[in-house]
Amino acid sequence: MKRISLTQYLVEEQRKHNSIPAELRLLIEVVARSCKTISHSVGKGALGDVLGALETENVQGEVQKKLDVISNEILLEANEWGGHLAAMASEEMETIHRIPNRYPMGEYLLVFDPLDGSSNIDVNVSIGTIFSVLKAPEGMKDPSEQDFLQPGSKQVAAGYAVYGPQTQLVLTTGNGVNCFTLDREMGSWVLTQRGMQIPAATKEFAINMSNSRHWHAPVTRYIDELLAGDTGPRGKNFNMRWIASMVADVHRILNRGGVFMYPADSRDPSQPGKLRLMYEANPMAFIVEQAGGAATDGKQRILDIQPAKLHQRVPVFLGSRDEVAVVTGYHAE
Ligand SMILES: O=P(O)(O)OC[C@H]1O[C@](O)(COP(=O)(O)O)[C@@H](O)[C@@H]1O
Ligand SMILES: [Mg+2]
Ligand SMILES: [Mg+2]
Repeated sequence: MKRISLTQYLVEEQRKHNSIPAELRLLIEVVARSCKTISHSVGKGALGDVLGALETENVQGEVQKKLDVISNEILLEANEWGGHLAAMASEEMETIHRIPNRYPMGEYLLVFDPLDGSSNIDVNVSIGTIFSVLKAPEGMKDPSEQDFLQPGSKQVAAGYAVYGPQTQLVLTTGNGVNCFTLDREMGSWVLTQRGMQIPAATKEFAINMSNSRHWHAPVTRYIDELLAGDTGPRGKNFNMRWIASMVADVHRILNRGGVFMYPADSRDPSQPGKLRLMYEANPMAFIVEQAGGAATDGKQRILDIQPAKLHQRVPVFLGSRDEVAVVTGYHAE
């Protein structure tokens, strides 16, 4: 197999489609380099003193793990110096982080969930980093939160790294989805899957079943029908997986299909679901659609949602097209 590195791939894409300006290519490379650094920290575990929780809470009221903070710092530091950025926003920071002393100002905005799947850090289960790149609005002077509030359809790139048995980077710039595997000896990202495609049909679903008593009627109906298997209205048996790291669940779905759900429920009406629109739902929806899948909030396409605030949460149904259509259809009835 001819080895194609991430840099070679991006240069090739830039030539072919003219869709990746040099500045965006460099920005993606800096993010990829940060993910490599995070992967080293994750890999050290207890030996690197990176496990466990801190005393602090993030803006979402969640207790921060050491690795949440370390990963956030790695991304901030690398991108302050490396990328063509105007500002960054992170799940772990209350407000945006402007790039200091940059003239002329960078033309992109970077959004990330530095460490996804925090509850799995200490048990050596796959975790990841999710990122999304937006263009800074035309004529922007001093970046503000408002500048980030663009629908997901405006993303110019999105990706995630999964820190599992292998470290992989999955990337889209709007021309399909490709996967790069980190060659740990060489320290480089090597293209290992081109044009990832999610099959339209599936027999596998992912949801946290322990929340079932709080679900709304359309979700209860949908899951009951899947559980009824070949004796129920769906006429086939479904299998279930729940890793509790969105990155790892989505990665499985990109590789073999499936439907992933984190619905809103009746617990706290002020919080529609757990996952965040800007840091998790939008980048994953972009990737999933680019791989031929679908992503909705139960009612509309996630990428069409106009964000109202930076840390907005959103219900998520994504993956194999046919199943996303069924569960979305139940919400409309
Ligand atoms: O513990 P639960 O309720 O099953 O939630 C798991 C979900 O929460 C998340 O861990 C939230 O992301 P963070 O770890 O970045 O907060 C997702 O990765 C995952 O899908
Ligand atoms: Mg997350
Ligand atoms: Mg996180």
